[in-house]
Formats: sequence, structure tokens, C-alpha cells
Amino acid sequence: MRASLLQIDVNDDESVASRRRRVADLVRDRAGVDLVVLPELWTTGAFAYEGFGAQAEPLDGPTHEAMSKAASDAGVWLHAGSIPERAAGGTGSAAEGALYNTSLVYSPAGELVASYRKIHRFGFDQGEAVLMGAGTDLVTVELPETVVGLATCYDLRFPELFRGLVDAGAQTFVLSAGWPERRRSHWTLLARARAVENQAYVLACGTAGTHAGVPQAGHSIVVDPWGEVLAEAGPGEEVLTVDFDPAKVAATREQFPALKDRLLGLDTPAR
Ligand SMILES: O=C(O)CCC(=O)C(=O)O
Repeated sequence: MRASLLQIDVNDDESVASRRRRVADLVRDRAGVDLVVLPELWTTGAFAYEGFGAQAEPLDGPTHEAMSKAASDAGVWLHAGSIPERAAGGTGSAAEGALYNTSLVYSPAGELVASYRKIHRFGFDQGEAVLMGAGTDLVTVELPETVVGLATCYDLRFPELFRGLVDAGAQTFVLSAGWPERRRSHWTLLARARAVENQAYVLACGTAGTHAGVPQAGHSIVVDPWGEVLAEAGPGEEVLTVDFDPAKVAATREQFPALKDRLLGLDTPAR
């Protein structure tokens, strides 16, 4: 399977509309790969809190339009990163107008097949943590070759979320992020830890550049189920393309069956 992680430079000088057009073209350029992954809140910037309300959009808003078309033009599965979602009334438990940090996944036909509202909001009672609502549902998506579990940025610090995704069948974690440079060592360490402890692939796509005064880590990373780094980006905007073998998840779980030795919190055995 071939995946491309688009590590987008998100800075304050480019308008959201211009970035949206630019990113759609970058997705279209990836025709031929199986899966394209974008970062967290690449329209506004993950730390541009003032923009969340102004740029928030419904699930059928302008980013959906652009990403649905880009996915079908390229004929790829597209994890379109996340948007500041303004909930329509009656969507699950959401109050009308509530904001969420919501990831979108498209099929090669451009159909929105899954959305995931970030569960762990970042900010310690400030920023995202007060502006956005918390998601409640784990989300997996069945691709032809692997079952993908979705997570967003700060979620990476919460191993129980990933274990829950494994119990739901996940073999590959796709995480979009806007991770700050200041804590880059945590990013790499935690991505490898989530891969090793769950014997799963981790595809983690962050942003480059500086927005709202916060330099971004870049260094998007792909880790295999044994914890080996298959590919890692540098600090700037970059397309990180990697080939990986989804069958290695089952093989690793078979050869080193640590997941079968779980004693706590086990509902269903991992695949
Ligand atoms: O956990 C971290 O260090 C970064 C998290 C973050 O920036 C986010 O979730 O937006």
C-alpha cells in the first residue's frame, strides 16, 4: 500500500481560501497512491484560536466540497485532516452551533465515509479545550487493505484511545496533528510507542511553518508495527510518500503475541 502524508505549511500570511485551493491541487497531484493524509486544522491553524469560530463550517461546507472533489479527481482514499466543524442541530449529541475539531475521510469516489470529532482537546482550560466540544465516539474506517483507526494530535498522549481502536479492529492508526516544535521529541516517542504497544502502523501527519506565533514541529512520521520508523519528514512543507505492507500487522501480532496476554479491560481479542 502506498500513502502520501502532505505536511502543509500553515502560516498567517496565506488566506484560508488560497490554502484550500493549494491543498486540493496537492491532493490531485497524488493520483496513483492508495491513501493521502492531511494534518489537523490546516485551514485555520491548530493554534489560531480566534479563527475557529469565524472559519467553522458544517460537514458539507467549502472544505468538504474541495476535498470530496480532490479525492475523486485523484481516485484516492483521502484523510482530509480536520476542520473546525460547526455542528448542525440534531447531529448526534451536539447542540446546534457547537464547535468540534472534526476529521473527514473520503473514498476514491469522493464520498464522505467517516468523520471523527477529536476526543481529547488541547489547552488545559484554554483555547481549543474551551472553544470546542469533545467528541465521544471511536471511529474506524475499513479500507480495502487495512482497517484504519482515527485520532487527532493531543489524542496521541492517551494510549487507552488507541487500545480501544485496536479492540474495534484497527490495524493502522492515522493521526492528523498540528504539533508544536517545542515538544517534537514527545511526538516521535509517542508515535513509536503507540505503534509498538498496539502492533499497528502509525501514520502521523503534522504541519510545518508558524501560525499564531507557534512554530510547528513538522517531522511527520510513519512507523511500522515493530516500532521501526519507515519514513520521517523534515521541518518544512513536504510530501512524505511511503510503501507499507498491511499484512505485517497480523504477522507481527502472530509472531510476538503480546496483545493476547492482556489481562485488563479486554472485551474482544485483537485481530
Ligand atoms: O500534546 C501536545 O504536546 C500537542 C497537542 C496539540 O498541539 C493539539 O492537540 O493541538
